[in-house]
Amino acid sequence: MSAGENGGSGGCINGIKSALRVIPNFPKPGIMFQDITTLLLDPKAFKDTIDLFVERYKDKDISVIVGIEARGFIFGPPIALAIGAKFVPLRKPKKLPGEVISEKYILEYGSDCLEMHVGAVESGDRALVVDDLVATGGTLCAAMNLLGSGAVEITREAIVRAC
Ligand SMILES: O=P(O)(O)OC[C@H]1O[C@H](OP(=O)(O)OP(=O)(O)O)[C@H](O)[C@@H]1O
Ligand SMILES: Nc1ncnc2[nH]cnc12
Repeated sequence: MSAGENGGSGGCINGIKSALRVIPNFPKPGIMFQDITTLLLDPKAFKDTIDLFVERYKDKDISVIVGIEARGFIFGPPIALAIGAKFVPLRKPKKLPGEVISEKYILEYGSDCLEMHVGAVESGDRALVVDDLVATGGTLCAAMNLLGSGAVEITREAIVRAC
């Protein structure tokens, strides 16, 4: 689901959309790069984005926000703080110091791997996975596979859908 779906505050959606920038052919020919850095330069649009997801999830008994490196680390923590959930980072390989589980995945322009600390998400947690963007969905699938190895209820959100 992206920010523009399922209602939310209609007026804010247009402000959020117009604060995003699309750069054709970056980082490779044929890619329409959805740039969220322009949204971050607009405090109202940035806050509206966070508030929209906080409104949607504040009464849904979410116990953990799972953020995907790197841009999920921008949007996940403020949502976690506002709804009173813990924040768990999914990191690129060899960044986490403790015992990890790993999941490889294919991207629009390459392949990568995500890792999560063992025990950070526990059986019975209700998890919301947050990232800036869904393109092929490969990253989101990898995140859900990492979480799916335990008895965890999972929902997922991204700010932009690029496909
Ligand atoms: O739906 P997908 O095809 O999997 O693509 C979406 C992912 O790609 C981007 O991250 P990227 O891997 O470029 O890393 P970054 O956030 O560290 O720049 C984006 O932030 C998503 O995580
Ligand atoms: N089209 C896109 N725009 C921004 N980030 C991306 N990551 C993968 N595909 C992307």
